[in-house]
Amino acid sequence: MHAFNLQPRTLTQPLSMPEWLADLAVDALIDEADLSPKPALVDRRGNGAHTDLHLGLMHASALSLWPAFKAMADAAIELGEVGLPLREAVGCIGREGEQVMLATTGGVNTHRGAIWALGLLVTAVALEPESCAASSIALRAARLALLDDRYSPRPLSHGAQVAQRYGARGAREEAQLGFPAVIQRALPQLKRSRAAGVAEQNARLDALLAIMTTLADTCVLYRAGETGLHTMQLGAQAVLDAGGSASLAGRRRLLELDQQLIALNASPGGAADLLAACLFIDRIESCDGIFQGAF
Ligand SMILES: CC(C)(COP(=O)(O)OP(=O)(O)OC[C@H]1O[C@@H](n2cnc3c(N)ncnc32)[C@H](O[C@H]2O[C@H](COP(=O)(O)OP(=O)(O)OP(=O)(O)O)[C@@H](O)[C@H]2O)[C@@H]1O)[C@@H](O)C(=O)NCCC(=O)NCCS
Ligand SMILES: Nc1ncnc2[nH]cnc12
Repeated sequence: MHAFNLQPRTLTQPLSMPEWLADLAVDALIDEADLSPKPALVDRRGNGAHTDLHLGLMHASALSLWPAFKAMADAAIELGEVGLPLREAVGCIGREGEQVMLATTGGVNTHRGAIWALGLLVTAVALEPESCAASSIALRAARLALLDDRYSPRPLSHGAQVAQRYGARGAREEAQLGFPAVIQRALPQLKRSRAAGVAEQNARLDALLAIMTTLADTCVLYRAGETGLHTMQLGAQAVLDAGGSASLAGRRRLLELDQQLIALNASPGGAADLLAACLFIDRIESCDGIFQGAF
């Protein structure tokens, strides 16, 4: 499973649904990485609070995950329903995807949370492509996430450590609750900002900020404790209150937040993954109808 094994394709060759979903998932990851200026995250300006990440690595990592997303959609079609066989198949593909990601990045964790979130969402769409309202996709993904994968190792991950220390809800719980940061925060903000006439890149930044206002981002907690988390949440709210990323006052607040988070070594990697999840669902919703009988 490797991105460089991808076959070139002619324009007349239609994509299968799993291929199309894998394309959308990888696109969402690349759009997230490119979006700038994101507070303390890797973007077109630089590496944010990271010493081991850069934009080229984020792109290579995203591309390396294409076969895993396609395989998850294939598994959904083959197994056909939310249940333990699908949960365990997707868990196995996700773990293999992580290994490919680590081989691609030389051992750096670029997209662990994104494999989890987007993997569940890709699977949920492939299961019932005719039922693609955001809330329906998130609900199916949550039902899958609630099933216990017997083969999933439970290492003392960064997320598990801060869950113990602060009682924080991490990536697993976010999915099991049906992605509230995406469904209740990011997507509504994305639509509000677009409706207000804000340019697309700023609408996406506003969606990221909306996630950051409430998310218990375990990356931030691990690196910068509760001080880091409060700085992220209050700072993101301050940008939105000042008029969002497209306003001059909002931009000033965004720059302040960027500097504060970098000073604290706090990187909102979980929020970035959920923005990619938001962009994926947004794209699926906007393609509603294309699915009907297309594959
Ligand atoms: C269920 C799993 C996601 C495992 O979760 P757990 O919390 O145990 O594990 P972590 O290793 O901590 O990974 C969770 C990643 O999820 C992102 N995240 C953080 N907070 C949230 C949140 N509240 N909601 C949603 N998502 C969140 C985050 O990913 C991003 O951060 C990565 C960098 O993180 P980290 O490794 O801590 O890196 P640094 O701080 O930079 O490390 P140092 O440099 O300091 O060493 C970045 O890559 C983003 O992706 C968390 O990292 C799941 O992974 C799992 O169970 N997998 C098993 C396979 C499976 O079942 N797959 C199913 C496929 S659908
Ligand atoms: N843009 C980004 N910068 C740092 N960590 C991330 N994890 C996911 N996207 C990221």
